[in-house]
Amino acid sequence: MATLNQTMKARGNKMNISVIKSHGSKNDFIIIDEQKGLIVNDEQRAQLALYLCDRQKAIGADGILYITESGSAQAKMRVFNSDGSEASMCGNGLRCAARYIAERDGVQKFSVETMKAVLAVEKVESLYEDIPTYAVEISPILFDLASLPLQLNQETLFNQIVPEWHDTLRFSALAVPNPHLITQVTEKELISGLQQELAQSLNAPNQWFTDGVNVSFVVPLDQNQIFVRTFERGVGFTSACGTAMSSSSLIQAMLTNGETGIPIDVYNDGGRVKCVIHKKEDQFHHIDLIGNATFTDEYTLEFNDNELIPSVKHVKSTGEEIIYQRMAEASKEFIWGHIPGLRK
Ligand SMILES: N[C@@H](CCC[C@H](N)C(=O)O)C(=O)O
Repeated sequence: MATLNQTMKARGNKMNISVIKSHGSKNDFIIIDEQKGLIVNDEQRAQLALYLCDRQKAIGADGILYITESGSAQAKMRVFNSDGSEASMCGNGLRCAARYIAERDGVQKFSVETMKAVLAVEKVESLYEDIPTYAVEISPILFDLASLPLQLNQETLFNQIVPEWHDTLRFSALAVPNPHLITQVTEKELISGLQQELAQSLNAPNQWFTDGVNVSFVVPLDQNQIFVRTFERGVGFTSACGTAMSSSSLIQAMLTNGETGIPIDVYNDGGRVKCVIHKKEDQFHHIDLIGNATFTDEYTLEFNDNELIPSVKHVKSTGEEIIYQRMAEASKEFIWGHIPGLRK
């Protein structure tokens, strides 16, 4: 397969690629459609993520979604975090990729190939006013600790104190299939520095998580309503993490013996989504993650003279953010009514 250099030579050393800046619950991503002629290898994908996600130097984002051809689905989505690491899945990103593919190919209900699963996606009724809204499948759901991986002398971890991590918090771990560690906290614990301290230690070299982990603090709000804040592997704190919100809604349902098949409102620092847990033959099978897929800006990447790092030109803002902000403000007011300590 040709690499960037070979492609550049073929195009006389200049190549412009248009890209979209998008977000799901303000978890923001740059969408790069490789089928527009950008041919890069994995090292170059990681380098581009490091550069283009830098909020000081370039566009700025939590990650890049690379859209490529698929032999088993409408298209394939690969997600690279802002630190250049590749993740197996990205829930908020899959909604943005789904919208991009839907509008590119004129489809509304289809599947997208990801690193470890082909997942169903669908354009659905808007969550608020006419915000573009998509439902995406989050699966597989894996509780065996080897799937994360997490080294503990036990098969699974559910609602359990691990003294080496904290003396009172109870933790649950699962992979969907990226790794998540979830604990229910009080408002006081949420606004303390505890989450950053724990998440940074578990994403530095340690004896438990050899490939890092996304760490979520959950505050129950009401029946079928939770607030989730996540420190993401490979990124840090984000406004929201789709796979984390999905995983947290599942753990909350398990803790409360909640019924499956009904929407759970998951609030976050960037707004809100809905999660619906599905069982099959009495086993947790998948979670539907339903939320916005907002496109905020268009950019052009101008590659010159075989250089990997492009110059970046802002083409236009789409104007969609104004509507999303109305939903985000309404969500904030609701959250502050339950967790006043979050009101800045
Ligand atoms: N924010 C994404 C998750 C992106 C990958 C994650 N940081 C990881 O490394 O597992 C989401 O919405 O799920």
